[in-house]
Amino acid sequence: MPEAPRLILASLSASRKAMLAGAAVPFEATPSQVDEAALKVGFSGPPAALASTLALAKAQAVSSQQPDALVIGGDQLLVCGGKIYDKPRDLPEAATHLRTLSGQTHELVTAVCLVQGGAPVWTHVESAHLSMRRFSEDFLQAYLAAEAGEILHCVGAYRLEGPGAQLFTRVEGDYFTVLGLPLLALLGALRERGVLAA
Ligand SMILES: Nc1nc2c(ncn2[C@@H]2O[C@H](COP(=O)(O)OP(=O)(O)OP(=O)(O)O)[C@@H](O)[C@H]2O)c(=O)[nH]1
Repeated sequence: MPEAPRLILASLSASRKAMLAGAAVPFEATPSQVDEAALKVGFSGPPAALASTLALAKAQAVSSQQPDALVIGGDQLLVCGGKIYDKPRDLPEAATHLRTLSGQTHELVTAVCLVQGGAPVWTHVESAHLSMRRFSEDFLQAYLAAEAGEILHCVGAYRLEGPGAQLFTRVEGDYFTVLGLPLLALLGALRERGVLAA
């Protein structure tokens, strides 16, 4: 049985690292340094295609430096009312995002891929749909104060596994996909490639 390749996560995401570590997946993490904003400019395809493109770009950037490794790329977009939202730049923008999302159902489009030798060997996209309740301004201010250090890293300005759960009335889709990685599909792909035991 040939030795399994080194596994590298091309991501800064604390949530993605925590999910892989929690699932006892042996991996290293390396940021990709990809300019996501530049890749988003002028992109005209559907959100799933954009998320896959960004995930692949991140993984290929790391794979070009580590061609023998198996590199995981991930990306997540939030879509609401036909508009794609980026991670909030600051707390006022997080407040604006949350006020816009309240009372609506938004979609999280989460892509993951595997790249080796610079070439994509597997890609997968999953969506989740989250229904956010209408909340008071007092609640919002208390939530932002409590989560100030955490939510600017999250595309929806919430952590579902934390106080963000208080924002929602319903979540449809895979929990891991919400947190930023379609973990169960990825684990299956890793088993198929001998990285994890079948
Ligand atoms: N902890 C947590 N993180 C979330 C949640 N929803 C979205 N995220 C994170 O929001 C981020 C989406 O932004 P991306 O651009 O895909 O990834 P990133 O954090 O910039 O990291 P890179 O892969 O280095 O680009 C990811 O880190 C997700 O893990 C959640 O409910 N909980």
